[in-house]
Amino acid sequence: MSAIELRNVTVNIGSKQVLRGIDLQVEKGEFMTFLGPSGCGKTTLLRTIAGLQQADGGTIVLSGREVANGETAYHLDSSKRGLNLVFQSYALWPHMTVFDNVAFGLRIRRQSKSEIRQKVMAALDKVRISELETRYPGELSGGQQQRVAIARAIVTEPELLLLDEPLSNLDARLRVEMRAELKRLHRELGATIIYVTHDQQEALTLSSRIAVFFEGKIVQVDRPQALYRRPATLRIADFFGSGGMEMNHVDGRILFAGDGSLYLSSPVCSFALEGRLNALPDKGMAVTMTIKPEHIRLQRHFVPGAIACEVDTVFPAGSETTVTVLAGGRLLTVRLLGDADYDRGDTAYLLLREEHLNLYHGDTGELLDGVRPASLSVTNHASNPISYDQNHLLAEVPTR
Ligand SMILES: Nc1ncnc2c1ncn2[C@@H]1O[C@H](COP(=O)(O)OP(=O)(O)OP(=O)(O)O)[C@@H](O)[C@H]1O
Repeated sequence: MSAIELRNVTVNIGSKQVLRGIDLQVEKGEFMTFLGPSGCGKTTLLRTIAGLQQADGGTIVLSGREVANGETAYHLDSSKRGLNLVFQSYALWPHMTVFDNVAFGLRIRRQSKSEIRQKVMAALDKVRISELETRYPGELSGGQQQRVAIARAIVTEPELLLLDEPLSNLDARLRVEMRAELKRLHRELGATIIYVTHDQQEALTLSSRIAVFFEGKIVQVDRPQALYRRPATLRIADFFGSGGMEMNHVDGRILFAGDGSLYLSSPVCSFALEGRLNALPDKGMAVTMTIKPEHIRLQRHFVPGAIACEVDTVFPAGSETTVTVLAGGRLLTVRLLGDADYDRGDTAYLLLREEHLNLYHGDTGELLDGVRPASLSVTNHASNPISYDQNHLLAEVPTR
């Protein structure tokens, strides 16, 4: 039985349809992250699962029990759904101590004093702040307040924990520290967690699966590694980017030789493809090739398969260096580990890691799943960009 089953869930706020037919299944014990740009509906979906927002259409089933049905206007009260929510703002009671904040949910359930004490201290221990039990929220740092909010959510041992951007008010160092804590907590609790964020890095680090949202719809659900490697559309690829860095795009064409083999030709390079296309291009199908900055190697010396380029700008950042280069008239971004000894105007050579190259349909932006670069024996246009001419591309396709 799944922890959550959402079927065609829609939500309208005012005259706007904020969620437009959400289908999603979350298994027990998963760490599922809702990821997407601001305003795409992540928080609204979280609130709808929690029962703080009514679904206008579709059904929500939690652990086999229907809790909302838009068609019959059924809506089970939030307090009866067996879940807890942690908000971005923590929402601690300022006049209560840490102990009392965490104990609140247990007192409502009328548990005995000794049982409450034992459970609260266990929860504070799990988030590693048991020494702060007598303090008031105003006497705590942001990170400590965050831990209290989480302790309060886990103390009643809910099957489902909903976390809405819980780390967004913390500074960069604390965020990274808390990520590790959340990962540990998830392992220890075994609860199902739904986590809302617009931070790609956070989503990749924490999740067992990620649901990507755009404009009230889920556009891809996948494991972090699969999402990072093979985004389903160019738009998702761009959204994921690469730690705030631009994704490299190169426009090109897929060419079809008489014997059925396919070739990609672009201003930067050309190479053979393996696999099949649903419809074979006659003159040449427009495609966009993407490769992340960390999947390009840069070196001083030519080796077969390398693409000549000219160094444009070097951005040293201590542990890594970003270099932009011009290849075939296109500006590409390369990320190198450590420091790098390049200067503007230097000639250098690029090696593309072919397993990280993705091809997207030029018009629809959809991933061309059926074709991959064959072993990348690159024809180097960049060393002589003038030789690249769409009209002559077909002549370049080898004949057998
Ligand atoms: N109470 C409200 N009144 C009017 N519009 C609302 C309300 N709540 C949400 N919306 C609209 O619904 C859409 C989705 O909002 P939601 O908060 O779910 O997005 P989000 O993806 O969580 O964004 P963020 O990352 O900025 O929190 C937005 O366009 C927002 O303006």
